[in-house]
Amino acid sequence: MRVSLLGTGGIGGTLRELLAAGRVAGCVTGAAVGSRFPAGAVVEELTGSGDVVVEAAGGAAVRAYGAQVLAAGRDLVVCSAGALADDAVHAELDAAALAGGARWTVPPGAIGGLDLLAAAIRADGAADVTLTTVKTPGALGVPDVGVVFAGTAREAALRFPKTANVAVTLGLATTGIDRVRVVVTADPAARRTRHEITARTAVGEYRFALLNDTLPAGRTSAITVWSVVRALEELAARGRTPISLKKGAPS
Ligand SMILES: NC(=O)C1=CN([C@@H]2O[C@H](COP(=O)(O)OP(=O)(O)OC[C@H]3O[C@@H](n4cnc5c(N)ncnc54)[C@H](O)[C@@H]3O)[C@@H](O)[C@H]2O)C=CC1
Ligand SMILES: O=C([O-])CC(=O)C(=O)O
Repeated sequence: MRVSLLGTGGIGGTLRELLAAGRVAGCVTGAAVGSRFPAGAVVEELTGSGDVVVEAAGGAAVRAYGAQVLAAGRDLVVCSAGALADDAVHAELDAAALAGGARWTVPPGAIGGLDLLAAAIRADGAADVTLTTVKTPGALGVPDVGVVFAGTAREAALRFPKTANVAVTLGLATTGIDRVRVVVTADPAARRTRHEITARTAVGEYRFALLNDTLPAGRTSAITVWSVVRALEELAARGRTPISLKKGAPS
């Protein structure tokens, strides 16, 4: 499967290296489009040599190119999940995917536990789900220290478009972006990005604490790259699990 990259910064640039080194099973390098590429030629470049496009360029790029990529019949992996806080964008991607016979997906990115939570909320759609994020003030782009935001996942995406993608991802995977609560704290001493997910559901209480190293620029959790790698390997395997199970493990 040929993988084209929209955005060649922290995530896209690292993916480009991994693809070139053959570290993404079933995938090879397609096109790579950075911010200086002529806007009118972006979609053709991405789709001309890619079976799947990884968007790692920001919400504006999702809005500008996401639907066109899908309508051209290419699968799309969306890193900038915050763009989906706009319901119109979400609906546009769905419609384009249908028209183009393509698939789009949001990888878990910098968080995890979504499989379990998505299962649990089927027992009780009214579950309480909260995400607490701790980053440095620099990573958040705020001058303050302490709690700098409390609200819904949709509101978090508006307030922190570059750092609240996980809030929207959690909302989409569980009770919705208007029901998942988000608290963001700025801590100058934070050496890692901390995301803590708590959920009270009809079938149990869950707590996931994620302590992520960041990419060198200091904002994006490094695990996000590997989450995209896993999403690509699953797309490449077309439904066959790319995870090799130990002999005797349930399949
Ligand atoms: N889903 C998740 O868990 C996470 C998502 N993200 C999001 O993923 C995206 C990428 O993150 P990073 O690589 O860390 O950001 P980055 O800022 O390091 O790289 C983004 C790159 O995209 C380029 N770009 C911007 N607009 C473009 C356009 N129209 N066409 C082509 N290139 C364009 C920029 O010049 C930059 O090189 C961001 O939106 C970020 O907020 C980041 C962390 C976690
Ligand atoms: O990288 C992270 O830890 C999360 C992040 O920035 C985002 O959700 O946008």
